[in-house]
Amino acid sequence: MDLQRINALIREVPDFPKPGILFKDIFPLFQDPIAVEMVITHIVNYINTTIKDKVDVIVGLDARGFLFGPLVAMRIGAAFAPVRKAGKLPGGVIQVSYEKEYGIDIFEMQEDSIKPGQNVIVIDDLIATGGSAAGAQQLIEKMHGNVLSFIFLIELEFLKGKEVLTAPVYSMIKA
Ligand SMILES: O=P(O)(O)OC[C@H]1O[C@H](OP(=O)(O)OP(=O)(O)O)[C@H](O)[C@@H]1O
Ligand SMILES: Nc1ncnc2[nH]cnc12
Repeated sequence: MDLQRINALIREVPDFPKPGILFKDIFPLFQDPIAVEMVITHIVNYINTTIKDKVDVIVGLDARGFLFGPLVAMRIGAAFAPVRKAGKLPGGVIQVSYEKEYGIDIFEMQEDSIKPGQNVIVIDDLIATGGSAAGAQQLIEKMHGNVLSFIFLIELEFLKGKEVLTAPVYSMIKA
């Protein structure tokens, strides 16, 4: 995979959304459909070669996880289930509050979106502190789902987000 091509399409924005945060903007990547295809194919290959269990559900995190999760789910023949910020999902929901690099928030999932015993992979654009991914893991485990792995396009290694997660973490780009 041409990592340089993908890296060049990630824009760094200092002091966004708060002073002191170096924001990684992934939207320039979506100006290049071939680069998007490369990212999805890379993630699918990772899953097919590394994850031995059958994957039932891909979970994507609101909002940038929705850019990758459904494309991967479709390619591997799994379901997709969203983790959303509070107040966006109809029907019965379960929720968790969590802290991320630049704030606190509440995540929700529809209470029947994961069936007990289902194998789940969580996909998002970026892991910073790991707070968001850990919140998602809590929701999945509340529904008795089994988190097989976390997959990210970018990992901000200096924030050690991996350490708050209890399933294997794979990231394509370490920054
Ligand atoms: O590892 P953490 O410190 O928890 O940070 C990572 C999370 O922060 C960003 O989402 P954000 O909440 O900004 O939402 P967005 O995708 O809607 O922009 C990013 O997409 C991850 O979900
Ligand atoms: N530095 C960062 N850039 C983009 N998204 C983020 N989410 C948390 N920290 C982030």
